[in-house]
Amino acid sequence: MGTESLAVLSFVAFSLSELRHTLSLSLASDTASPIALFSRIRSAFHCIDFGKFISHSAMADSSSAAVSARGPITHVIFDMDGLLIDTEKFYTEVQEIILARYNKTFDWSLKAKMMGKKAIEAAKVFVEETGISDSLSAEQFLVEREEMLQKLFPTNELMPGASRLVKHLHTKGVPICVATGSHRRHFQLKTQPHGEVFSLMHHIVLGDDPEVKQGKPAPDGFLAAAKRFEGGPVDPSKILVFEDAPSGVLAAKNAGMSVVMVPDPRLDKSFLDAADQVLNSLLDFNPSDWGLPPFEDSGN
Ligand SMILES: O=P(O)(O)OC[C@H](O)CO
Ligand SMILES: [Mg+2]
Repeated sequence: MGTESLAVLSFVAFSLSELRHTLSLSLASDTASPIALFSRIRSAFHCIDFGKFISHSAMADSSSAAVSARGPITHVIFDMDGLLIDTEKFYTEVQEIILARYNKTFDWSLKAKMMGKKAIEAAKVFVEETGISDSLSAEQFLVEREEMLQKLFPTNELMPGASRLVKHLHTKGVPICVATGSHRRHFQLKTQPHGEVFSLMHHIVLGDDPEVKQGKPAPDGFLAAAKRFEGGPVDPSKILVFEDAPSGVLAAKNAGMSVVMVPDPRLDKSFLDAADQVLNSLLDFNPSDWGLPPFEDSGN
């Protein structure tokens, strides 16, 4: 039997046992009404991490063999917007407001093309794809959205599992940093409430860094980040990137790095194929999959 078939079989066996375990826990907890029962069965199915299948397929020779082929991982780079903090929703909100003025609607196929990019690159996509470039230039669009964004950014929250993962890697001595498309002024507004988490980063590479000539999907930001680690440049094959955006996943692959994608569920599934592993949440990350020190807590 080929390694692909074994991977499929192990995924099915794993998923069934995970489903049975979750259901038995749910059903044992109290007497359930039919509606509650249905909802528990639905959540039990939801607990199956289909990302693990992608991961298992990509790592069909078993994760330890794959880890040794890949590195193992010694350094980690985090994307910021939509991965560590929930700021992507603010861009969506503001862009919906602006497009409504032109009687147009903002959708996730356009969102997918914009997210992760430098502001001016995303702005050009916005005005061109929506057909409003004759009325609103990319530069004017950036000015129009700025006041709204400045009010919203400082109210952002950390994504589930972000603080736990960053603190864990830092405690275990794994060098970590951020590489974001955000420029300095926005970075400062966004990170105001999260000084503790961001202070653990060895360094931060911003979208307006002179070394970042082109934004994601170009590899510039991730390669600059690899250079600035202690003793850098670090071999890209030893670096694991966490990303939420299609452009960011491609940037990591273009830099020769491994990438775990934590996508918004509204993103088209075709964008997940380029990632090495896809997770529903940072809370689902298993450091051992990548040869990194395991968590010592249960994650709750
Ligand atoms: O996802 P990031 O951190 O690269 O940020 C990119 C933009 O600022 C928002 O899409
Ligand atoms: Mg992002």
